[in-house]
Amino acid sequence: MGRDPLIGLVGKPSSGKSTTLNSLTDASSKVGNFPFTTIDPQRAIGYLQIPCACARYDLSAHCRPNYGSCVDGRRSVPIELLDVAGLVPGAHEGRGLGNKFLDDLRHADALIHVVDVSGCTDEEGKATRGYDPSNDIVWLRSEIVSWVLGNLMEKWGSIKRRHIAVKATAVETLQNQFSGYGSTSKIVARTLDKLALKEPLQDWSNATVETVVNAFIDEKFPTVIALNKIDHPDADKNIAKIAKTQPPETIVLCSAISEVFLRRLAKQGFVKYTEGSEFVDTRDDLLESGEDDGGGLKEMDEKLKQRIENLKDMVLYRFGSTGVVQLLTRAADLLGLVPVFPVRNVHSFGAAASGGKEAVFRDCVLVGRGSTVGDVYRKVMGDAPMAYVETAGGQRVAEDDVVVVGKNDILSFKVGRA
Ligand SMILES: Nc1nc2c(ncn2[C@@H]2O[C@H](COP(=O)(O)OP(=O)(O)OP(=O)(O)O)[C@@H](O)[C@H]2O)c(=O)[nH]1
Repeated sequence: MGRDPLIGLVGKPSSGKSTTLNSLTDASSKVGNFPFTTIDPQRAIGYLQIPCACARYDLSAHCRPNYGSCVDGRRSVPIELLDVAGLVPGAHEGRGLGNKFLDDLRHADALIHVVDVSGCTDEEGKATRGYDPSNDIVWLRSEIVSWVLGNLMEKWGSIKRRHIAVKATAVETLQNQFSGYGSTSKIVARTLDKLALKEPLQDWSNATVETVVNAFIDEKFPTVIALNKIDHPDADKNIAKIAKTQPPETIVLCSAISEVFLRRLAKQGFVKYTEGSEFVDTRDDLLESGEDDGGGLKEMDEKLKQRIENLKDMVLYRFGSTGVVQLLTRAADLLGLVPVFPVRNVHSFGAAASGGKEAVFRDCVLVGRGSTVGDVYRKVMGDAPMAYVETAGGQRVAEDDVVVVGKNDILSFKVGRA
């Protein structure tokens, strides 16, 4: 993943995709700065919350990100989101926005599948009651499988013949076929390593090809399942059912509408709300805890007070938060994203080469799992020749050293001849 990571939001109509996107992007307390220049209408900027390197060195008071923000060592790093609209069953046969949906999908590195867990919308998004939302997880997956498998099987005979004729490796032959889905040789290699198949590609049965396609989709489109509308009374039984069939690390419970509501009230001056947290303070709360002016918050009418109380009971106290901030955290975990902090000076961590108490850790880039120092260098410095790279404290690191959180993740790049 040489370029910046891109998270795609998918979901059937009325599952709450737009609300989720709004809740992730309408960041009131965030600095609006982000590094991406070409924003098309389908793209939006969310903020991934990570522990910032400044906290390790007790430098939070001096942390001044160029992009996003950092509050007490919790850094919000801008990350691009893609609205992949038009998903309905039969998309791979061109239903709904079918082909466009699939075409957009290939740009995404990970997906957030927004599922209406209240069961109040059927598979096409029409209002109903008692629909089983676990179906949506099954058919979304099968749409993607049918799309990739269909394209592959159509040409399988000639793919095999070419494979033998040019004496290609399985990775080369599959990458040729999968590059159109935004794949890389690394992704294909990981897929095949995990499967550890014994037979050569030309002897694969149809069932083996299908296994390969499924494993490829797991690698190419790691998916967070956003069980949205947890505030709805019918949600509980559906959550319990889905939790039995899906790996726990892929599930996030959320109420996008609650997050949108809280952020709006915070902007209007009715509440103090730390985005993504369980903490909401009203004027009355603050008066009670001894703040004379109620934190400068506005008085709410009874109806609004009641809504806040309900939201606390139904969502915040039961689930710990509205869940939306965790959606991005979980997607970043599935991708194994590592935040790396390029600095000029590996002792002061400032942007300037001189020491002193200037602003620290101005930059942060997100790189994929297994990225090396050299990968990060090329991402940040482009083609400029590398002299050497240092990490925190001044030790040199090798170009092929891997970057991980806490190790080789603060880097200073020196351009020129070694
Ligand atoms: N109860 C509840 N309702 C929600 C939540 N999120 C969204 N909704 C409601 O669900 C309906 C659909 O939400 P949208 O965000 O427009 O859904 P969408 O998936 O973008 O729909 P399309 O634009 O048709 O694709 C709206 O009435 C929202 O208010 C939630 O967390 N809880």
